[in-house]
Amino acid sequence: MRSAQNQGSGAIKKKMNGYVGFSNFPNQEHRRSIKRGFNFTLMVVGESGLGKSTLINTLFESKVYPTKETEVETPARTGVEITSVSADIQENGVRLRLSVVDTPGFGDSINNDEAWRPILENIESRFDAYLAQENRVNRSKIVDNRVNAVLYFIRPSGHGLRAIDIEFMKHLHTRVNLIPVIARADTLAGREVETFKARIMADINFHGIQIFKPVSDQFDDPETVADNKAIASKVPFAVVGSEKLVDREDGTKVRGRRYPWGVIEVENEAHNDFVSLRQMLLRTHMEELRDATDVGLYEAYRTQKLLALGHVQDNGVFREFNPRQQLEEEERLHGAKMGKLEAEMAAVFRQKVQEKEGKLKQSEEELHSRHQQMKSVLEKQRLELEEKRARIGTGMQQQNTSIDVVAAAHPGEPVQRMPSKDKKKRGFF
Ligand SMILES: Nc1nc2c(ncn2[C@@H]2O[C@H](COP(=O)(O)OP(=O)(O)OP(=O)(O)O)[C@@H](O)[C@H]2O)c(=O)[nH]1
Repeated sequence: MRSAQNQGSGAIKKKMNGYVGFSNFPNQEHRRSIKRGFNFTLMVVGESGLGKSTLINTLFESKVYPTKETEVETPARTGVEITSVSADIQENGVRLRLSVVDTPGFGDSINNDEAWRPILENIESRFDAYLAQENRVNRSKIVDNRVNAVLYFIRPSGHGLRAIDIEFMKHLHTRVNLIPVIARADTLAGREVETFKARIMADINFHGIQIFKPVSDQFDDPETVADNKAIASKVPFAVVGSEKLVDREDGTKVRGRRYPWGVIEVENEAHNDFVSLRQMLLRTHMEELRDATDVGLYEAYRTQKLLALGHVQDNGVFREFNPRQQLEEEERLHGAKMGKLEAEMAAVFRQKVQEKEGKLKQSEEELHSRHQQMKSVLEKQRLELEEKRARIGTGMQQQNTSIDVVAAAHPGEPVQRMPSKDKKKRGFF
């Protein structure tokens, strides 16, 4: 059998001889996801009265958001609020925890220059909350409130994007999946819609704004590729929303809006792009939107944030692993370590020798000075003794002279001389 090394460094493609079972993984994953349910957070941004609540309720076929039955004049506001509603929706046993984030007040002020800012801050604060949870010791219960998509409602003016639209998209496109929609598209004539779409796309491209569009890859079958292409061609989606059922001419009821000249059907692709939007958002690309939020947008934000906090990426972890290089590197490091140790030991040895030499020199000097002291003491004693001996010598001469004088005075009597040991006792020497 040829070894893996012999066949190059890449993964080896092997054909299985029988059924092993891991091809069932997508089904396992599918069951696990169904059991857990899905989270999806959708933000809606646009001026008041553009039909945001109506579209959300139409999309999810439930009263997620309260809507106004009749159009009312909205008073000018002073700022943007961020509100959120959540709903648990079930379809064929699949549970979707949907959160809709509304931004009332956007574009409703007299000065809308900074209208995008509170929305950007809200989106980033959700990233921050997720990042904080990721850094916790226990990460088993992470709550994901990151915004997966923004439906941006463009007023059906027919003239292209306004400054407020461009500013919003420019500031938000790197933080969220932007899905532009032309609101209340039934108020524009068919041909007007196409020109308006072209103008909007020209503005978007001109300002380098990234918007979310379905893209195909090598794993997609031809049918999916064609579907993705068809959906992408509809962007920005010209949508009509309605929560009411209206009668068609043939007597059947459909969701739509009634006009004196006829009915605009919400789910009729010839009338508007609601079906394509729903297809992309809920049926084919929901997981892609969640993925793009996590892998693309959040990762980029996280990297920026951590770098700003002073964290440094160790790119060494991405280097391809080469065992020989690794061994050489380890040997080099070990050699350097040993060299350093040897140098340290030699320095310690030198220091110890110097200390010892210093001590020896000091004790030699002490001995020398003691010797000198003793020498001078002994010399002193010697001199004293010499002096004493000289004195004694003089004393004895005087004594002999006096004996001779006594003998001369008493001739014939023996002169008593003291024995030499008695002389010692009496201290003559
Ligand atoms: N012609 C037309 N009217 C619509 C459409 N969608 C909603 N409307 C109407 O527009 C009005 C406002 O709709 P909402 O859904 O409350 O609008 P909104 O954007 O949520 O408004 P705020 O809650 O004030 O932000 C209602 O009277 C809706 O019936 C649409 O597609 N076409």
